[in-house]
Amino acid sequence: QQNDTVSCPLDFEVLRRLTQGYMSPSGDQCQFILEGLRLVQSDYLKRTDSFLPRVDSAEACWKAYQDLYDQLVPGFDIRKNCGFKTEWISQGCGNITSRVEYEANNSPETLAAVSTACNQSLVNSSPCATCTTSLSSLQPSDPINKTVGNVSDCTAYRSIYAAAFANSFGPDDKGNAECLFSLNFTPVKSSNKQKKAIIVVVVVLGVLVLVLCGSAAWLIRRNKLKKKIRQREITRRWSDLNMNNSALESINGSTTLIRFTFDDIKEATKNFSRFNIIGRGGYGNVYKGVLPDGSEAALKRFKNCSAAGDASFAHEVEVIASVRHVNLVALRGYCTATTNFEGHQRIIVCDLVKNGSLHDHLFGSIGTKLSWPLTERSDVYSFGVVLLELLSGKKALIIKNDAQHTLVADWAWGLVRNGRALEVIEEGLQWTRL
Ligand SMILES: Nc1ncnc2c1ncn2[C@@H]1O[C@H](COP(=O)(O)OP(=O)(O)OP(=O)(O)O)[C@@H](O)[C@H]1O
Repeated sequence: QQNDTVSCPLDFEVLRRLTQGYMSPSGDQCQFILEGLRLVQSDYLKRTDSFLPRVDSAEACWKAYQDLYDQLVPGFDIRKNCGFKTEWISQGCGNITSRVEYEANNSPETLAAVSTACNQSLVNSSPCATCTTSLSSLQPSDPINKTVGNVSDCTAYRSIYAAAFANSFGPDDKGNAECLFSLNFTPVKSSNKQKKAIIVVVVVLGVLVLVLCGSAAWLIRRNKLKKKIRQREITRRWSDLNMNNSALESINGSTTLIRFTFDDIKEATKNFSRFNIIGRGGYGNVYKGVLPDGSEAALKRFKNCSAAGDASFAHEVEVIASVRHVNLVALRGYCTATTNFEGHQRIIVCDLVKNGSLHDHLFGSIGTKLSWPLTERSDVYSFGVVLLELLSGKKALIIKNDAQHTLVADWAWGLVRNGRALEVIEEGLQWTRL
């Protein structure tokens, strides 16, 4: 009976249009498929006044439905999975196959009441309830010759009829589909929109992050490049300065000053450890350090200096280095450098004075007081000698006739020991002179 060459008269496009923009059916898929088929049958009824396609088109109709359903839920064999027999698509409510046959079972009043109740938008639950209630009066109500699982029966004819003729919106109206065929579509328009929005947001964010990362990388590279160029410029200027500056040449040539590298200085001071700080002056900290040759030194690091002042610094260093005195701390070397992180550096390296400063001794920070106030080498001694010279009218070194020398201090001390202290004072000395 079934003939593959007979095309299906049902228009599944109606269902396709309805499901377009909606998610695949949720819940019982077989129920959805059955109700979808009834909706398509309703469209067929409306167009042809006939409820059912001919049985020889049944195979073609299932194939058409399968093709449509594959687009919704790929790989779901509707007949196999739901147990629908091919011929059921052409079997209906007993012998009723047309509109005329169906309406013949109902009074015009009943049909009019159904039209009144159902000819409105059935989107909302209240009109839907009014419509479906009125449908319950349509005959025949009981399945006649109904096969279990059949795709069509008398009860289903009510909705098929109502969507086709009672409601002017037609079977492809969403309200009718939901109310009369219980087709619950999960709208994907919004969820698709959400997905699209999410995708757009993710893409935009991704692009933004990429752009930001790219910009950051570019900025970092540019800054590094700038620093490099600056560094090169400073190095160039410094070497120009070295080449042109006679002062520095003289330092290198005439003194034994060592020009330390910044790494030498950092190593000597344990990277300017605060534990190595031995003093603080107006121009910066003084660090104790061990030089590459193993000797201890004091390193004075000038703060807030720039390469611009290096020339005058070089002069000062030269001057200081040229002045050597037993009571002056010897300058051993210096360092000028520009680093990326520390900026321009200027350090002078001196002998380390281990016993503390005069200030420390005078004001007790060392703990021991000066132990040498009256020695021959002190200024106090010198002052005493001058005083003796004034009192005695003799020179510090008394030269006798036999060319022997006597110190005025020894001479005076001899007289004092013999109880003749007053003889130290020059005869005729007026007290006013004192
Ligand atoms: N060669 C050194 N040996 C030991 N300690 C030193 C040496 N040079 C300086 N110090 C210590 O560091 C402190 C500060 O020294 P600095 O020469 O900077 O002092 P300042 O002359 O008072 O200050 P500034 O000259 O910077 O105005 C000194 O008071 C001293 O305690």
